[in-house]
Order: sequence, then structure tokens, then C-alpha cells
Amino acid sequence: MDARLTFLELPEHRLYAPDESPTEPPVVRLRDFTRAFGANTIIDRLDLDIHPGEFVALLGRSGSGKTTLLRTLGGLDDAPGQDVSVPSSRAVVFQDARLLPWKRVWRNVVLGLKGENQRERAHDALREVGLGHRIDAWPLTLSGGEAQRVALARALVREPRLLLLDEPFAALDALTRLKMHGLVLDLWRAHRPAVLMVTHDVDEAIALADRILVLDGGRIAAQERIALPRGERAELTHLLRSKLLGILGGTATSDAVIPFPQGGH
Ligand SMILES: Nc1ncnc2c1ncn2[C@@H]1O[C@H](COP(=O)(O)OP(=O)(O)OP(=O)(O)O)[C@@H](O)[C@H]1O
Repeated sequence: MDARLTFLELPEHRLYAPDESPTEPPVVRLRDFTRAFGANTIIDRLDLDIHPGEFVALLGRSGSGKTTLLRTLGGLDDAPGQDVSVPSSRAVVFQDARLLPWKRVWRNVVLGLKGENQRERAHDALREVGLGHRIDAWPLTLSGGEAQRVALARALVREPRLLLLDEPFAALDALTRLKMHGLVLDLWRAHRPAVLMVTHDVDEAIALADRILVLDGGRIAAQERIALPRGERAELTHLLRSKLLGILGGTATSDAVIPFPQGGH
């Protein structure tokens, strides 16, 4: 039997919440969404809702269309004639911070923003990510982790209803990554945007998300809701990791980053 179906048919574990029926309308709503490049259909009639304040992680093999989906939601990829509903208030954080090296940190944070008190607003956001003291620094003097903090501050200062994270911590060392997990959760709790985070790291998805989606064959092949508080997920991580790795067709490594084939599907 197809591994994906086995996954979906596993009995509900007591730790997982049953499907809830949220009362508020979704922040993201995709119906029958299809994206093809030439004859290559990457996303195939996908339905997706993300609710206000929900933290969703998106897993999938290399080339499964995660970034394509994220770019659509971020308005970076045209979706003419498609049933895609996303808030205009949204921000994207990529794997690399994409700071302009010729502008000081605070100017990067408020880049493109209109209105008064820009330096003050940048300072507030930088303080929130623990970088208030680097407000006048040049981007090239920042570490990778600091640069990603600035990227988070740049997203936050826009007060997005939807925060899109495309493997934001993948380039960081393990310890910095853990610190960033704590930070992103603090920021999410304080501001409550809906989050869609693309990641290759199953443990990261389990540590951070309310719901994990697995994209495969252009469709949502599986999803898992996690109702357990984030501080109490140790037991769940072990169980869920093998399930998710099973569906992804990978094998667990010591740091549980999925060894995806390069350029494959
Ligand atoms: N602009 C484009 N033109 C043609 N093909 C594209 C374009 N953008 C993406 N693709 C193809 O669509 C497929 C999905 O790409 P995408 O980057 O969304 O995958 P992904 O799941 O994010 O992969 P990874 O995990 O490696 O980042 C790939 O086969 C890619 O080559």
C-alpha cells in the first residue's frame, strides 16, 4: 500500500487534537489551486485554509512545490484566474536575510515603509529580536543569526496578518537555530500572525507548528495537528518524526534533518 495512505489511516493518537471547526474565516484560502511550469504540474488542484493565528509547517521533498506555494501566497508568483485569497498584510522571510549592505540595519528594517517615526519603529522591532543595540550597524558586520533576526524585525514592523517563512533557519548552526525557534515563538505569541513555514527539518516542524502539512505529488499528502503545548512535545517528537520521515521516504539522521535527494522529486 502507498505509504501516504498508511500514514493517513493510522489511528488518532491521544495527543493529537481532533479536527476543530474554527469560527473565524481563514486568513489564507486556496481552492482547486494549480500551478504548472510548461507541461510540469507542480501544484495540482490544492485546497488549503490557514486560520488566524495558526502556525503551519510545510514539509515535502525537494522539488515538491513548497517554495512555489509560498511564493504564490506571498504574491511573488502570479496566479491569474485562480481562487487564491490571502491578506494584503503579509511578509516573507527567506533562508538568507536579503539585507541591503549599503543601508544601515534600521533602514533595512523599515525599507519601503511609509509614515513617521521610522527609526523609532525600527528600534522597537529590533529590540524585540534582541538587536536594539545594532540599530546603526552595517549588515556586513552581522552574524548569520543576527541577520536573520533583522529579517524577522523587517517582517514584524509591517505587522503582517500572514508571515511566510521559507526555511528561515536552514543556514544557521544547530544552537543558533534553537535560539531562533524560541525567538520566533515569542514573536508569534506576541503578535499572533498566521504563519506558514517551509522547512526540511521535521523536528523543527514538530517543535513550532500547530499543524504540519506534507506536500507530495502536488497535493497535501498528509497533515497532522498537534494540540500538545510546545514545551511538552518530547514524547510526541519521537513518534511523529518516524511517521513524517516515513511519508517523506527519508531516514532519520542524528539531527533529524531529512536527507533529501538533490533536484529530485
Ligand atoms: N520559474 C520556474 N520555471 C520552471 N520551473 C520551475 C520554476 N520554479 C520552480 N520550478 C520547478 O518547480 C518544481 C518545484 O519547485 P519548488 O522550488 O517549489 O520546490 P521545493 O519543494 O521548494 O524544493 P526545495 O525543497 O528543493 O526548495 C521544481 O521542479 C522546480 O524546478
